[in-house]
Amino acid sequence: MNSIIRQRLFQQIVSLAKISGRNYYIPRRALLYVPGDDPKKISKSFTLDADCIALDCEDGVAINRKENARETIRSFLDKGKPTLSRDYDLGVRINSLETPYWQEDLKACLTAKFLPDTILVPKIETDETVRLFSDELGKYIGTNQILNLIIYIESAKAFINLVDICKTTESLSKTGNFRPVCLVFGSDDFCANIGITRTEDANEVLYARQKLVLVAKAFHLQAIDMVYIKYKDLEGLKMQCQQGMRMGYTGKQVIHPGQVSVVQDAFLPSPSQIEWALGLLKSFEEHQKQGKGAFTYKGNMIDMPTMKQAENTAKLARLKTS
Ligand SMILES: CC(C)(COP(=O)(O)OP(=O)(O)OC[C@H]1O[C@@H](n2cnc3c(N)ncnc32)[C@H](O)[C@@H]1OP(=O)(O)O)[C@@H](O)C(=O)NCCC(=O)NCCSC(=O)C[C@](C)(O)C(=O)O
Ligand SMILES: [Mg+2]
Repeated sequence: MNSIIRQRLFQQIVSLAKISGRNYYIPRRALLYVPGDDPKKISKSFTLDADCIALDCEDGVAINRKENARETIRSFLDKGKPTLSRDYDLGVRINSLETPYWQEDLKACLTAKFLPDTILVPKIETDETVRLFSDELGKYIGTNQILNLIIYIESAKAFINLVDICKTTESLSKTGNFRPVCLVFGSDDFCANIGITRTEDANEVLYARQKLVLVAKAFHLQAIDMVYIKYKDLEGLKMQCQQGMRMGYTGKQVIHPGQVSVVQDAFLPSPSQIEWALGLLKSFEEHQKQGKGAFTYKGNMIDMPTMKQAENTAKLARLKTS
């Protein structure tokens, strides 16, 4: 089955998932960074069919361009989210809460005429940071508005505090105006933080990379894998995608247009997984209409964990609001 057919089946699953009215995920396979001070790259990002676009105020932007980045992003948001051939996630990565820039970044994007879908917060190290972020967000966003939150884990301290960070985030989100959707492994900063020398097979970050997935899944979050910085090496990228996918990652950060389709293709479920999930979701719909909760599919009794597996197959995660 070629990738176009797989992509089409994948979209069908996502649509079916939405029709069912349950809390299904939408995919975030490639998370593309676009330097916020570069209008040309921002315009181009909307032509690339990426699941997720992150307009960056942080490390993709030079210190002396921070103000320029937030103003450029704001002027794009003022025009409204461009409508593309399919839904996608438009986010803004603000600067770390340890810097003097983050409040201005947040203000610029939250007072724009149209809000982004998602705020990406880098270098979160303690649950106190999440509280601080939540309080600041509350100054601009009403309780009837919900933004997605993507959390970056990029240091030893962050990994030690990871469970507390997730617990506090989950708890604050119940009354706050954000919804946590992903954990991101910031491997570049992590390596710098603990003094790692990087290698091609990434064994040196194995523990951290696995821990991030484990905790993400425990809190029903998507897990977004490390950046592959040799952006011209697409074979190497594909292999690292497959490695991450086998670990349970649901997507990967990308920095260049050439990486988008390689990553999005690699994070598609296999043809047999797609067909299984598609059939199961259809069967679920039919049984729901007949008022039957439990049912049999391909000889197996279907329970909720199996339904969740079908949802996961649809690769994953923006909670459907309604
Ligand atoms: C590597 C660079 C400098 C090469 O940029 P280039 O212009 O030399 O590349 P190119 O091959 O000549 O570009 C071809 C075309 O693609 C465009 N283009 C190129 N890149 C993008 C992009 N990202 N988004 C949208 N468009 C892009 C570029 O403008 C050009 O357009 P054109 O053909 O129309 O003239 C460039 O790709 C770039 O700036 N990428 C983003 C880098 C970045 O954001 N880094 C920070 C994120 S990673 C990170 O923070 C770490 C992490 C997670 O925190 C942690 O692990 O700790
Ligand atoms: Mg980083």
